[in-house]
Amino acid sequence: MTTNPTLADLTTRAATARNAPTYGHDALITCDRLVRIFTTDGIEVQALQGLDLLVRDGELMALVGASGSGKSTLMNILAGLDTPTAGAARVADHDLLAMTPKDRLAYRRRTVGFVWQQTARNLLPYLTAAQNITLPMQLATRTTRKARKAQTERALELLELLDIADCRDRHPNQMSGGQQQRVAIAVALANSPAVLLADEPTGELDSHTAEQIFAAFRTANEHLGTTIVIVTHDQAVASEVRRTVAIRDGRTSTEVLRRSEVDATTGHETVVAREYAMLDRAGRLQLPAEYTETLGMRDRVALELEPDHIGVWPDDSDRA
Ligand SMILES: Nc1ncnc2c1ncn2[C@@H]1O[C@H](COP(=O)(O)OP(=O)(O)OP(=O)(O)O)[C@@H](O)[C@H]1O
Repeated sequence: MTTNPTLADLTTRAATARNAPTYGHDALITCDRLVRIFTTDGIEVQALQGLDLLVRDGELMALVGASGSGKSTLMNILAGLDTPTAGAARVADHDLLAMTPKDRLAYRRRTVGFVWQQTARNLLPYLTAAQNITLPMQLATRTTRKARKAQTERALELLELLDIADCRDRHPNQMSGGQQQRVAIAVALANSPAVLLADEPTGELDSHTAEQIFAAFRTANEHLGTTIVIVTHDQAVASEVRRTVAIRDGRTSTEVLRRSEVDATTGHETVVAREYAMLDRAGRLQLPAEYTETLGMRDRVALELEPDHIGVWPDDSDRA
C-alpha cells in the first residue's frame, strides 16, 4: 500500500532536488541533451539527437563512431564554429548557446585550440613553424617588444616539447606530414587553451607517424595539463587513451574505460578495458547492437532487479 506524501515530505523533496548538484557541475566540458538539426532544401537532418557528454579537466579521451554519426558536428560546436539547435553545452564556464560574436571570437582564440585532419588547413604555407606558432599569440594580445620576445620564447618551448625544434625556421612544404601536424599541435597550444580538440588528426598519416602525433598529444596532456578530445577512426589511437566514447546516431552510446593493473606476483603491468553503456537521466539505456542481435532481442526485453545488478533477457512472454 502506498501512502500519500505529506506537504512536509514534498517540501523536503523539492529542497533536495533544488540543492542537488547540476548535471556536469564539476566537468570542464558538459553537453546536455544537445541537438543539432540541419535543414537543406526543406529536408531536416538531426545530426545530434540529445547527446550527453561530460569531460573532466585534464582528461585525454577519444570519440569514435561510424561515418555520419555526428562526431564532426559535435567538434564544430565545441570549437565555437557552429551553434546547437537545442540543449546545453558548456566549456570551461562558457555557455556555447549564449555567446555574442565577440565572446565567440575570444573563446576560439583563448579557450579552445583545434587540429584538423587536413595538415594544410592547420598551417599558413608562407610562414615558418615558429611564425605559425607566434601568430595566434599576436592575434590574442597587444604586441609590444617585450610581448614579442615572450611569444618567440613560448614558440621555441613548444617546438622543443613536441620534439620538432629543428623545424623552427622551415616552411610547411619543407616538413614531413608528421612534423606539420606536430607544429599544428603547437599552434593550437600557443595561447594555453583549456581544451584541445582534434578531428581525425592522424587520418592522412601512416601508422608510425600517427604514433608520433599521438605521443605529442600525450606530452601536451601530461606536461601542460591540457584537456584533449580526439575524434578518430584509428583503432590504435582509440586504444591508447583511458576513455573512448562511441557516438551512434547523434548520441553517446557506449564507453570503454581502460586502467592498468599490476600483477602482485610477477609485477607485470597489463591494461584492462571494460565497456560501459550510457544511462541517461531519464533512465534510458542503449544496449550495443551486437549484444541484442546475438540474443535476438527486439522491441521488448524482460528485466529483473537483483541485489547488485539488473538482468536483461529476451522477451519470453509468448512462453508464459
Ligand atoms: N552542414 C550540414 N548540412 C546538412 N547536413 C549536415 C551538415 N553537416 C553534417 N550534416 C549531416 O549530419 C550528420 C552527421 O554528420 P557529421 O559530419 O557530424 O558526421 P561524422 O560522424 O563526423 O562523419 P565522418 O566520420 O564521415 O566525418 C550526417 O548525416 C551529415 O550528412
